[in-house]
Amino acid sequence: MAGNTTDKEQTIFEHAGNTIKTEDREIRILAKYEEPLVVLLGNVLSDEECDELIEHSRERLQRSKIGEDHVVNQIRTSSGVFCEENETVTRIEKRISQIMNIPIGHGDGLQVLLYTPGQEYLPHFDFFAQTSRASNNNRISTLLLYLNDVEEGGQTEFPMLNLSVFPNKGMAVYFEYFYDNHELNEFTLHAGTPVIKGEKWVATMWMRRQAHRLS
Ligand SMILES: O=C(O)CCC(=O)C(=O)O
Ligand SMILES: [Fe+2]
Repeated sequence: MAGNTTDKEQTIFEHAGNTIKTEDREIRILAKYEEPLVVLLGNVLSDEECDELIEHSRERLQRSKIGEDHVVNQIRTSSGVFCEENETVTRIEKRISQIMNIPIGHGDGLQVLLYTPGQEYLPHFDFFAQTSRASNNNRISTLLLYLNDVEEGGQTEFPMLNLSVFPNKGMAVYFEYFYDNHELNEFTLHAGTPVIKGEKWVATMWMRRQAHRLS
């Protein structure tokens, strides 16, 4: 119940125990922050899947360099592309949908981001402000997948929770923000801190309250 801090709110993610058995892979639950729910997941992607997503996106990022994504963005200085469907992307999306417990048609699509040294994503929410049109079918949860090990820097930080997640190839962090108690949603404020050395590659899936695209 909103405002009552003794009752725990219902969550979207409802996996118990230490594993999630998806159709094609066993995901490990490594750590949990309970409210708001932030879950650290291991063995989400194989090394080959990470490499394939990077290669698939590297070419397309290069091609889009002079495109719209090149506009200067002060909140996010990394560059990003949405994955085009192929066998690997479809398989990964199916797994993600089972982890997030939401049909894949509610997703925005898998977005891959590349950060080079100095690039970062300043603190933000993944949900849209009530005043924006997009909030009519707002986002409710995020799965952030780490596609490589970063030499230095590039942690995902949740400043309101004093929590830092270090990128590890094949691991992911899940969080949700569909609580009646809006304060809990606001605790999901997060940032990608500047990469100091090496590249940082991530893939993000944001889920919406209602179906968003054909699946
Ligand atoms: O790169 C990160 O650690 C954060 C990415 C992020 O917040 C997002 O894609 O919404
Ligand atoms: Fe985010």
